[in-house]
Amino acid sequence: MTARILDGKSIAMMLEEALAKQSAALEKRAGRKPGLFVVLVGDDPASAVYVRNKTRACARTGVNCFESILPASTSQDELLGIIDEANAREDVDGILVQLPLPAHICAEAVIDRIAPEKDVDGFHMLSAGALLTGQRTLGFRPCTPMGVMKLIEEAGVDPAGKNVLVIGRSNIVGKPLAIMLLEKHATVTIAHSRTTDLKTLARNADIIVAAAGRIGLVTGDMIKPGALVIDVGTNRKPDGKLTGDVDFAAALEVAATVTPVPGGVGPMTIAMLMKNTVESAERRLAQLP
Ligand SMILES: Nc1nc2c(c(=O)[nH]1)N[C@@H](CN(C=O)c1ccc(C(=O)N[C@@H](CCC(=O)O)C(=O)O)cc1)CN2
Ligand SMILES: [Mg+2]
Repeated sequence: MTARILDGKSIAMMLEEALAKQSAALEKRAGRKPGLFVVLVGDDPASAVYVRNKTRACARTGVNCFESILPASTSQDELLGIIDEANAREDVDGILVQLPLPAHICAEAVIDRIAPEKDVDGFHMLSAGALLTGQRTLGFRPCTPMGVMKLIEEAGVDPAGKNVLVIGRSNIVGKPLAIMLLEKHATVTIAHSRTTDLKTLARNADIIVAAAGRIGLVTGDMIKPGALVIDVGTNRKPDGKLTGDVDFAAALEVAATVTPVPGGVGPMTIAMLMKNTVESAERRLAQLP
Protein backbone atom coordinates (compact mmCIF):
# COMPACT_ATOMS: atom_id res chain seq x y z
CA MET A 1 0.00 0.00 0.00
CA THR A 2 1.30 3.46 -0.85
CA ALA A 3 -0.41 6.30 0.96
CA ARG A 4 -1.63 9.50 -0.61
CA ILE A 5 0.68 12.44 0.15
CA LEU A 6 -1.38 15.46 1.15
CA ASP A 7 0.23 18.50 -0.45
CA GLY A 8 -0.12 21.29 2.13
CA LYS A 9 1.77 23.72 -0.06
CA SER A 10 -0.72 23.62 -2.94
CA ILE A 11 -3.74 23.66 -0.59
CA ALA A 12 -2.21 26.73 1.13
CA MET A 13 -1.65 28.42 -2.26
CA MET A 14 -5.32 27.89 -3.19
CA LEU A 15 -6.43 29.37 0.13
CA GLU A 16 -4.10 32.33 -0.35
CA GLU A 17 -5.52 33.00 -3.84
CA ALA A 18 -9.01 33.25 -2.37
CA LEU A 19 -7.70 35.48 0.45
CA ALA A 20 -6.00 37.79 -2.09
CA LYS A 21 -9.41 38.33 -3.74
CA GLN A 22 -11.07 38.90 -0.37
CA SER A 23 -8.46 41.46 0.70
CA ALA A 24 -8.65 43.28 -2.68
CA ALA A 25 -12.44 43.59 -2.23
CA LEU A 26 -11.93 44.78 1.34
CA GLU A 27 -9.39 47.37 0.19
CA LYS A 28 -11.99 48.82 -2.20
CA ARG A 29 -14.48 49.24 0.65
CA ALA A 30 -12.05 50.33 3.38
CA GLY A 31 -9.65 52.43 1.29
CA ARG A 32 -6.71 50.49 2.74
CA LYS A 33 -5.27 46.99 2.74
CA PRO A 34 -5.49 44.69 5.77
CA GLY A 35 -2.37 45.24 7.91
CA LEU A 36 -0.20 42.76 9.85
CA PHE A 37 2.39 43.93 12.38
CA VAL A 38 5.17 41.34 12.78
CA VAL A 39 7.64 41.44 15.67
CA LEU A 40 10.87 39.45 15.70
CA VAL A 41 13.19 39.72 18.70
CA GLY A 42 16.70 38.28 18.53
CA ASP A 43 18.56 36.27 15.94
CA ASP A 44 17.13 32.74 16.00
CA PRO A 45 17.70 31.60 12.39
CA ALA A 46 14.54 29.44 12.19
CA SER A 47 12.39 32.33 13.44
CA ALA A 48 13.96 34.59 10.80
CA VAL A 49 12.94 32.09 8.10
CA TYR A 50 9.35 31.88 9.42
CA VAL A 51 9.05 35.67 9.58
CA ARG A 52 10.38 35.98 6.04
CA ASN A 53 7.83 33.38 4.88
CA LYS A 54 5.08 35.38 6.59
CA THR A 55 6.10 38.68 4.96
CA ARG A 56 6.11 36.93 1.55
CA ALA A 57 2.63 35.53 2.25
CA CYS A 58 1.47 39.08 3.07
CA ALA A 59 2.69 40.21 -0.35
CA ARG A 60 0.85 37.33 -2.07
CA THR A 61 -2.42 38.02 -0.27
CA GLY A 62 -2.50 41.84 -0.53
CA VAL A 63 -1.80 42.41 3.16
CA ASN A 64 0.40 45.32 4.30
CA CYS A 65 3.25 43.96 6.42
CA PHE A 66 4.83 46.20 9.07
CA GLU A 67 7.98 44.60 10.45
CA SER A 68 9.65 45.37 13.75
CA ILE A 69 12.99 43.53 13.89
CA LEU A 70 14.54 44.01 17.33
CA PRO A 71 17.87 42.99 18.89
CA ALA A 72 18.02 40.15 21.45
CA SER A 73 18.90 42.79 24.08
CA THR A 74 15.44 44.41 23.79
CA SER A 75 13.85 44.70 27.25
CA GLN A 76 10.38 43.42 28.07
CA ASP A 77 9.21 47.00 28.74
CA GLU A 78 10.49 48.17 25.35
CA LEU A 79 8.66 45.30 23.68
CA LEU A 80 5.44 46.03 25.60
CA GLY A 81 5.72 49.67 24.44
CA ILE A 82 5.97 48.55 20.81
CA ILE A 83 2.89 46.33 21.25
CA ASP A 84 0.98 49.28 22.78
CA GLU A 85 1.81 51.40 19.72
CA ALA A 86 0.69 48.67 17.32
CA ASN A 87 -2.51 48.16 19.35
CA ALA A 88 -3.34 51.85 18.83
CA ARG A 89 -2.70 51.93 15.06
CA GLU A 90 -5.76 52.07 12.80
CA ASP A 91 -3.87 50.52 9.88
CA VAL A 92 -2.87 47.41 11.90
CA ASP A 93 -5.46 44.61 12.02
CA GLY A 94 -3.23 41.83 13.30
CA ILE A 95 -0.18 41.65 15.56
CA LEU A 96 2.11 38.68 15.90
CA VAL A 97 5.19 38.26 18.06
CA GLN A 98 7.34 35.48 16.70
CA LEU A 99 8.06 32.79 19.30
CA PRO A 100 10.29 31.80 21.01
CA LEU A 101 11.29 35.07 22.65
CA PRO A 102 14.67 35.54 24.38
CA ALA A 103 14.71 34.00 27.89
CA HIS A 104 14.62 37.33 29.76
CA ILE A 105 11.19 38.18 28.27
CA CYS A 106 7.98 36.65 29.62
CA ALA A 107 6.11 35.47 26.50
CA GLU A 108 2.74 35.27 28.31
CA ALA A 109 2.96 38.91 29.43
CA VAL A 110 3.77 40.02 25.89
CA ILE A 111 1.04 37.93 24.23
CA ASP A 112 -1.59 39.11 26.70
CA ARG A 113 -0.63 42.75 25.99
CA ILE A 114 -1.81 42.32 22.37
CA ALA A 115 -5.31 43.75 21.92
CA PRO A 116 -7.52 40.61 21.72
CA GLU A 117 -9.21 41.91 18.55
CA LYS A 118 -5.75 41.95 16.86
CA ASP A 119 -4.55 38.58 18.24
CA VAL A 120 -4.30 36.84 14.85
CA ASP A 121 -1.96 34.16 16.28
CA GLY A 122 -4.80 33.15 18.61
CA PHE A 123 -2.48 32.87 21.63
CA HIS A 124 -4.14 35.51 23.89
CA MET A 125 -6.01 34.25 26.97
CA LEU A 126 -9.25 35.61 25.53
CA SER A 127 -8.76 33.66 22.29
CA ALA A 128 -7.96 30.51 24.31
CA GLY A 129 -11.11 31.00 26.42
CA ALA A 130 -13.25 31.62 23.34
CA LEU A 131 -11.96 28.41 21.77
CA LEU A 132 -12.58 26.41 24.93
CA THR A 133 -16.16 27.69 25.22
CA GLY A 134 -16.90 27.36 21.49
CA GLN A 135 -17.38 31.07 20.71
CA ARG A 136 -16.48 31.83 17.10
CA THR A 137 -16.98 35.60 16.99
CA LEU A 138 -14.49 36.45 19.76
CA GLY A 139 -10.71 36.14 19.46
CA PHE A 140 -8.95 33.94 16.90
CA ARG A 141 -7.96 30.30 16.65
CA PRO A 142 -4.26 29.37 16.55
CA CYS A 143 -2.93 28.96 13.02
CA THR A 144 -1.24 25.55 13.14
CA PRO A 145 -4.28 23.71 14.59
CA MET A 146 -6.49 25.53 12.06
CA GLY A 147 -4.18 24.29 9.31
CA VAL A 148 -4.30 20.73 10.67
CA MET A 149 -8.13 20.81 10.72
CA LYS A 150 -8.16 22.01 7.11
CA LEU A 151 -5.78 19.20 6.10
CA ILE A 152 -8.05 16.63 7.78
CA GLU A 153 -10.98 18.06 5.79
CA GLU A 154 -8.94 17.97 2.56
CA ALA A 155 -8.06 14.33 3.26
CA GLY A 156 -11.80 13.64 3.15
CA VAL A 157 -11.87 12.39 6.74
CA ASP A 158 -14.73 13.37 9.08
CA PRO A 159 -13.36 13.39 12.67
CA ALA A 160 -16.80 12.55 14.13
CA GLY A 161 -16.59 9.30 16.09
CA LYS A 162 -12.94 8.72 15.08
CA ASN A 163 -10.16 7.93 17.52
CA VAL A 164 -7.64 10.75 17.22
CA LEU A 165 -4.25 10.71 18.91
CA VAL A 166 -2.61 14.12 19.34
CA ILE A 167 1.02 13.73 20.38
CA GLY A 168 2.15 16.93 22.10
CA ARG A 169 0.44 19.23 24.63
CA SER A 170 1.76 22.70 23.77
CA ASN A 171 -0.42 25.81 23.99
CA ILE A 172 0.36 26.50 20.30
CA VAL A 173 -0.59 23.11 18.83
CA GLY A 174 -1.60 20.13 21.01
CA LYS A 175 -4.06 21.69 23.47
CA PRO A 176 -6.00 23.91 21.03
CA LEU A 177 -6.05 21.17 18.39
CA ALA A 178 -7.59 18.73 20.88
CA ILE A 179 -10.41 21.23 21.55
CA MET A 180 -11.03 21.76 17.81
CA LEU A 181 -11.19 17.99 17.24
CA LEU A 182 -13.56 17.58 20.18
CA GLU A 183 -15.79 20.25 18.64
CA LYS A 184 -15.95 18.02 15.54
CA HIS A 185 -17.03 15.09 17.73
CA ALA A 186 -13.76 13.12 17.65
CA THR A 187 -12.67 10.93 20.57
CA VAL A 188 -9.40 12.65 21.42
CA THR A 189 -6.39 11.31 23.29
CA ILE A 190 -3.49 13.64 24.09
CA ALA A 191 -0.13 11.91 24.51
CA HIS A 192 3.00 13.56 25.88
CA SER A 193 6.46 12.88 27.27
CA ARG A 194 5.08 10.99 30.32
CA THR A 195 2.68 8.83 28.29
CA THR A 196 3.28 5.12 28.72
CA ASP A 197 2.70 2.73 25.80
CA LEU A 198 2.39 5.28 23.01
CA LYS A 199 2.41 2.40 20.52
CA THR A 200 -0.88 0.91 21.76
CA LEU A 201 -2.57 4.33 21.70
CA ALA A 202 -1.23 5.03 18.20
CA ARG A 203 -2.25 1.61 16.82
CA ASN A 204 -5.83 2.38 17.92
CA ALA A 205 -5.92 5.81 16.23
CA ASP A 206 -7.75 6.55 12.98
CA ILE A 207 -5.92 9.89 12.87
CA ILE A 208 -2.48 10.57 14.36
CA VAL A 209 -1.24 14.16 14.71
CA ALA A 210 2.44 14.20 15.69
CA ALA A 211 3.50 17.50 17.28
CA ALA A 212 6.17 16.53 19.78
CA GLY A 213 9.31 17.79 18.01
CA ARG A 214 11.14 14.42 18.06
CA ILE A 215 12.66 12.86 14.96
CA GLY A 216 11.47 9.28 14.35
CA LEU A 217 8.84 9.36 17.13
CA VAL A 218 6.14 7.72 15.00
CA THR A 219 7.38 4.54 13.37
CA GLY A 220 5.56 2.38 10.80
CA ASP A 221 4.59 -0.30 13.33
CA MET A 222 2.72 2.32 15.41
CA ILE A 223 0.34 3.23 12.58
CA LYS A 224 -3.05 1.55 12.11
CA PRO A 225 -3.42 0.43 8.48
CA GLY A 226 -5.47 3.03 6.58
CA ALA A 227 -4.94 5.82 9.14
CA LEU A 228 -4.46 9.52 8.39
CA VAL A 229 -1.08 10.75 9.66
CA ILE A 230 -0.44 14.49 10.07
CA ASP A 231 3.12 15.53 10.87
CA VAL A 232 3.51 18.89 12.63
CA GLY A 233 7.17 18.31 13.57
CA THR A 234 9.84 20.65 12.21
CA ASN A 235 13.17 19.17 13.27
CA ARG A 236 16.61 19.84 11.81
CA LYS A 237 18.72 16.77 11.02
CA PRO A 238 22.51 16.96 11.53
CA ASP A 239 22.85 17.56 7.75
CA GLY A 240 20.62 20.66 8.12
CA LYS A 241 17.62 19.14 6.35
CA LEU A 242 14.14 19.65 7.79
CA THR A 243 12.25 16.54 8.93
CA GLY A 244 9.10 15.77 10.91
CA ASP A 245 8.25 13.49 13.85
CA VAL A 246 7.04 10.66 11.61
CA ASP A 247 9.10 8.05 9.76
CA PHE A 248 7.68 9.24 6.44
CA ALA A 249 8.82 6.32 4.25
CA ALA A 250 7.41 3.76 6.71
CA ALA A 251 4.14 5.72 7.09
CA LEU A 252 3.68 5.65 3.31
CA GLU A 253 3.57 1.85 3.47
CA VAL A 254 0.84 1.65 6.13
CA ALA A 255 -1.28 4.81 6.24
CA ALA A 256 -3.98 5.94 3.80
CA THR A 257 -2.83 9.58 3.81
CA VAL A 258 0.31 11.27 5.12
CA THR A 259 1.49 14.91 5.22
CA PRO A 260 5.10 15.63 4.26
CA VAL A 261 7.67 17.84 6.00
CA PRO A 262 8.44 20.27 4.51
CA GLY A 263 5.37 21.12 2.46
CA GLY A 264 2.61 19.85 4.77
CA VAL A 265 1.47 21.66 7.89
CA GLY A 266 4.03 24.52 7.69
CA PRO A 267 2.57 26.35 4.65
CA MET A 268 -0.95 25.81 6.06
CA THR A 269 0.07 27.62 9.28
CA ILE A 270 1.04 30.66 7.26
CA ALA A 271 -2.11 30.57 5.09
CA MET A 272 -4.22 30.47 8.28
CA LEU A 273 -2.34 33.47 9.67
CA MET A 274 -3.33 35.36 6.52
CA LYS A 275 -6.92 34.14 6.93
CA ASN A 276 -7.07 35.43 10.51
CA THR A 277 -5.57 38.77 9.45
CA VAL A 278 -8.10 39.32 6.66
CA GLU A 279 -10.88 38.20 9.03
CA SER A 280 -9.67 40.72 11.62
CA ALA A 281 -9.74 43.50 9.01
CA GLU A 282 -13.30 42.46 8.05
CA ARG A 283 -14.43 42.51 11.69
CA ARG A 284 -12.82 45.90 12.38
CA LEU A 285 -14.28 47.42 9.20
CA ALA A 286 -17.74 46.18 10.17
CA GLN A 287 -17.41 47.99 13.51
CA LEU A 288 -16.57 51.42 12.01
CA PRO A 289 -19.35 53.99 12.52
N1 LIG B 1 4.09 33.79 16.77
C1 LIG B 1 4.24 32.50 16.41
N2 LIG B 1 5.36 31.86 16.69
C2 LIG B 1 5.48 30.55 16.33
C3 LIG B 1 4.44 29.88 15.65
C4 LIG B 1 3.26 30.59 15.39
O1 LIG B 1 2.26 30.07 14.82
N3 LIG B 1 3.19 31.90 15.77
N4 LIG B 1 4.62 28.57 15.20
C5 LIG B 1 5.97 28.03 15.13
C6 LIG B 1 6.76 28.41 13.91
N5 LIG B 1 5.99 28.75 12.70
C7 LIG B 1 5.29 29.90 12.67
O2 LIG B 1 5.68 30.89 13.18
C8 LIG B 1 6.16 28.05 11.46
C9 LIG B 1 6.94 26.93 11.35
C10 LIG B 1 7.16 26.34 10.08
C11 LIG B 1 6.59 26.90 8.95
C12 LIG B 1 6.84 26.38 7.60
O3 LIG B 1 6.30 26.91 6.63
N6 LIG B 1 7.68 25.39 7.42
C13 LIG B 1 8.04 24.94 6.11
C14 LIG B 1 9.54 24.79 6.01
C15 LIG B 1 10.28 26.06 6.27
C16 LIG B 1 11.78 25.82 6.37
O4 LIG B 1 12.40 25.54 5.35
O5 LIG B 1 12.33 25.91 7.49
C17 LIG B 1 7.34 23.62 5.83
O6 LIG B 1 7.01 22.90 6.78
O7 LIG B 1 7.15 23.34 4.65
C18 LIG B 1 5.79 27.99 9.07
C19 LIG B 1 5.58 28.57 10.31
C20 LIG B 1 6.75 28.48 16.34
N7 LIG B 1 6.65 29.88 16.56
MG1 LIG C 1 5.30 21.01 6.74
